[in-house]
Amino acid sequence: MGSSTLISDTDAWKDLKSHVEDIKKTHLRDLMSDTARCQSMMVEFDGMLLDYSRQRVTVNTVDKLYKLAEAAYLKEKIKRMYSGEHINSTENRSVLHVALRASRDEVICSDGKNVVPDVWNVLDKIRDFSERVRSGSWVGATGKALKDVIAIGIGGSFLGPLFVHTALQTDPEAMECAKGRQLRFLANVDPTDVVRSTVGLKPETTLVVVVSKTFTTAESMLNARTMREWISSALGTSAVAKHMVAVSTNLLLVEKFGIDPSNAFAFWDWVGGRYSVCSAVGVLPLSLQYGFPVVEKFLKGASSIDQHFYSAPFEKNIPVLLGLLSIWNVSFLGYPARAILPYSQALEKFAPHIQQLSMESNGKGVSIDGVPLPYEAGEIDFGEPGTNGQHSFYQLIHQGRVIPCDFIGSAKSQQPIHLKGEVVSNHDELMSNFFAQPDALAFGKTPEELHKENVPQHLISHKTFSGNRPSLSLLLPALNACNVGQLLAIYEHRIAVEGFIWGINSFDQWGVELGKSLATQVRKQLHASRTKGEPVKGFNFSTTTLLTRYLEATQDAPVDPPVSLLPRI
Ligand SMILES: O=P(O)(O)OC[C@H]1O[C@H](O)[C@H](O)[C@@H](O)[C@@H]1O
Repeated sequence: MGSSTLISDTDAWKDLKSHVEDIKKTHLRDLMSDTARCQSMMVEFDGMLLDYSRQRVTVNTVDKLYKLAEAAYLKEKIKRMYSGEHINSTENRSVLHVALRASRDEVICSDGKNVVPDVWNVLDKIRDFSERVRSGSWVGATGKALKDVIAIGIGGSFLGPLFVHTALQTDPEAMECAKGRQLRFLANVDPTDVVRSTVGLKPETTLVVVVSKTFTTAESMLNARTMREWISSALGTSAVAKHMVAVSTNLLLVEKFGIDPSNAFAFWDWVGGRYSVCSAVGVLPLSLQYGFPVVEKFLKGASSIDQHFYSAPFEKNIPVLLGLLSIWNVSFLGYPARAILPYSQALEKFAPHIQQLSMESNGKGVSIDGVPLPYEAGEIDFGEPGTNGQHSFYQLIHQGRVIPCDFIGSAKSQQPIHLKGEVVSNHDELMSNFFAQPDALAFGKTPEELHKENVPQHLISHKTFSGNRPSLSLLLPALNACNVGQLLAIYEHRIAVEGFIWGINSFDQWGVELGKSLATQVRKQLHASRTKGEPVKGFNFSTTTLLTRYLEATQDAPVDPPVSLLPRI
């Protein structure tokens, strides 16, 4: 495909467009009765099973999707990513998060340099530092061990680590390693988040990790200054060296902030923020909480998917298949959303992480060459753990709008419970829903079936389920650190596949800039109005009215307080 050719101009895309009419004539009830078709839609890797037979596709559709992948040069684009080409062209950067979990002997180059030794230098430094903190050989300013960690960061410097932390929290091995320790996250610049993350903790036993790729993000920097104040007001300014460390690509700004450069953990511009959980961004806080050996298992899990994604043929390649099916649902069937429904409370924070990963990566309006897209790219992602979601928004999914669903389950529970006298174990109860919901969506319930059940006539239409609602099921063997790493990498690569097919740059995020620069103007205005009484000016009528009301309502707020005001907790 020439550099400015859009995928929608290719024959493969047009062929799929006309194929939609064939699929509209089918119902999943019928598609599901074709066992050979269903059999061909089961894919296994390392004990996990992907079943995409409940997608609105025939074997023919899938073949056409492979042709689309060819027309988009998918294989070549994957290779270009792994070989360190600057595929993030608007920022002139490589995209090498796969190098973050490569084994020591692998060679992955960016700009002609093997980056794997640099990755392992940082990992070794994290292993050493986290062991010293965990064993109590690194102590705080008063000589006490640091048993609690607050990780400051937002967006990619927060959501991935939070997802993995939540997933490991109830894993027996990780839980054992975390005994007596706490890991909390401070993301929002809302001062109430400071209270939430510090309540019950003491500065003398707390280590603060400031995580920011750029070290300029306004929210994280104010939170970092706030936590520096929290520590120094309790323990003196010299305590900062013992109680604050940083993760960043901008080590100069880390030093300027007052953090000892030897306590800074680097990563590199070839790691996108939302793809950074396997760098020190995630590995440092998680190693402090669970110990490096547990986190290493997570990295190995992610790495196993990196190899699978790179080398498995498309018919057996889980991230490729998932990406192609997403394209089919969004661009051809016209379903813009995706529900992420893990039947596991440990995966509670998976959907919020995927929201950033997917929507910041693929929510683009122009091609990688800057050409406006004649089709919509990106997916609207949301989700909650099942069964909680079933008692919340599933009504809409069953009888309202069509939303393709990802059902994610684990064969083994992290924490099995089986009560004497109960028909099934608690995990079997949970998983009964995991198996039932996809069928309810696909098959639905017909008026005829309802008549047979003697449902009164006036309720027939209310109780009818149209069915034909697509979903896919991913059954993991268990949910340990390795499986969590695998799940993360599957979605990272799936999202890249979607971006490669849509022909966009999934690795930049210019759309977040405008709001930030407007906030700078507002910040200046608030300061000028509060300190010099300047009237609100230079904004539109609506913003002027809102700002004026805000200033009036907070007239009693102290201006430039003589000492820092911190919440009393
Ligand atoms: O890690 P930082 O440089 O502090 O950036 C934190 C986040 O803020 C930015 O606005 C981007 O939208 C995110 O992609 C990024 O992860």
